[in-house]
Amino acid sequence: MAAITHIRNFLRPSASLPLRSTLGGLRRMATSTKGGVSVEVPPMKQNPYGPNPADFLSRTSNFHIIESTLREGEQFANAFFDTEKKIEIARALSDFGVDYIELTSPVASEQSRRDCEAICKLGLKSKILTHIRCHMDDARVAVETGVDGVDVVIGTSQYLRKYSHGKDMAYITESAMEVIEFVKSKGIEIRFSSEDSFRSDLVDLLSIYRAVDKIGVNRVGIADTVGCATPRQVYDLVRTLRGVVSCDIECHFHNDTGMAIANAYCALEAGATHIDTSVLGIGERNGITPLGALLARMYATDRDYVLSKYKLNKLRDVENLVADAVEVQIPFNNYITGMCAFTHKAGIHAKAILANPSTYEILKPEDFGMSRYVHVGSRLTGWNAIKSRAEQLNLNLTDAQAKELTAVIKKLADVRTLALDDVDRVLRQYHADLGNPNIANASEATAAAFGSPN
Ligand SMILES: CC(=O)SCCNC(=O)CCNC(=O)[C@H](O)C(C)(C)COP(=O)(O)OP(=O)(O)OC[C@H]1O[C@@H](n2cnc3c(N)ncnc32)[C@H](O)[C@@H]1OP(=O)(O)O
Ligand SMILES: O=C(O)CCC(=O)C(=O)O
Ligand SMILES: [Zn+2]
Repeated sequence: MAAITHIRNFLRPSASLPLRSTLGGLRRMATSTKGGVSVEVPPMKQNPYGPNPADFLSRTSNFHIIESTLREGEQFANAFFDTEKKIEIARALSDFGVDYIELTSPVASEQSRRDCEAICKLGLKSKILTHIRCHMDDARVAVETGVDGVDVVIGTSQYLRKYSHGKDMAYITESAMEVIEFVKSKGIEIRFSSEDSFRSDLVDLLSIYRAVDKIGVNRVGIADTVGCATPRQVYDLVRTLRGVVSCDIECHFHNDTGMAIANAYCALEAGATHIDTSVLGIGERNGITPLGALLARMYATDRDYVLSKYKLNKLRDVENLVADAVEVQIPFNNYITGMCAFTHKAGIHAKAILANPSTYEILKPEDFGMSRYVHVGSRLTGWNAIKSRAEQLNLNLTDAQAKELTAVIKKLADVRTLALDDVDRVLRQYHADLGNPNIANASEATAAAFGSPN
């Protein structure tokens, strides 16, 4: 990982090279050379990974985010948010543009209830929800906090019916009806969710969803509480449910088996309307669908929709805020904001990226307030990247000279990866050696000056 520490110093082609815009590059008829003959390359079909127009139930271009950092995220092992921090996070999320902010149950503790009330009073753009058990005692407290809606949940799988609350489906249905009617009578939103939906009996699930839909719940929720579901199972369940209820459908995916993002996407394709996220994916165990990851995926599908709703250039600030609060580092390979998310290293990649960023980027870094980097100091660096860096330094090299210099850099980088400053010194030295009448072989002289092994 030593090389990683140098990445921030690497070349930024976007800073001074006239790079073609991503979409512009896609649309233009390009010319490429094949065996010395110039050939026309037809423009690519626009956004082949976008929504399928034939899929009329899909909500990939019209979805809502229920941001649960202040509920599910508080269940992350390292999380402790005091009132001030909760307010700061809630403001940041609302400013970012999330549709809903879900808060911990007000019955969890006295301070949780007071914090819930305080956040409700902020007058944020996002709607505020709190999350409770399917029980009148919890519901009575929740409706007094000033929330815009209540998310009710109860386990429906055999495991949770037996070992968590011990209630059968008849009892669950009856208490759900009571809680829903009560919350509705207060004029606020109500969602009913089955915990551990994917290990629940399908007939049980559809029966209870149909019953709560009939009495006018705003949303039903499907929860992959243990992270066992696969995208196909998600698609099938959501699509089936879409045919059974007329209300909105919310989905919540844990990431134990790495499926949380793909499952969220499949749920939207199948007609789900709301997805639960948390910043950096924090939650119970290894958490749920990360906010940034969901947005990366949805941006690739419908950039205009995502740009119209969310302030993507604030994502990094929101993530830093939460990372600091829970004392974790942003992972190096984090979606969008990870330190390598827009770094291109191998020569083949660097050449193409410099010609047109769409070749190896599906996300435009500038849409997220991020910068692109091209790594030029490794044994994998190619001459095109070196020539481009020389141009940035106003050093004129012929192609042959750039290739010769690249060989020197590769030799040096076989010993250790070079920082950008090192590469620049080598470039300048080589350029000076080329112009020195006393030096017969510039590449040998440069290599020697930098102690390169023969
Ligand atoms: C999958 C999820 O993430 S769901 C959300 C999880 N969130 C939380 O747990 C919020 C924080 N929790 C808490 O502060 C506490 O657990 C409380 C205040 C909710 C309850 O605390 P306690 O009364 O001490 O009970 P405890 O936590 O030991 O057990 C949970 C109780 O809720 C009951 N229960 C569990 N789930 C549900 C449900 N969905 N609906 C109704 N009752 C439920 C259990 O049967 C158990 O009841 P018991 O007191 O008869 O044993
Ligand atoms: O309320 C829900 O839908 C989800 C609850 C939860 O966190 C879970 O089941 O993992
Ligand atoms: Zn959860």
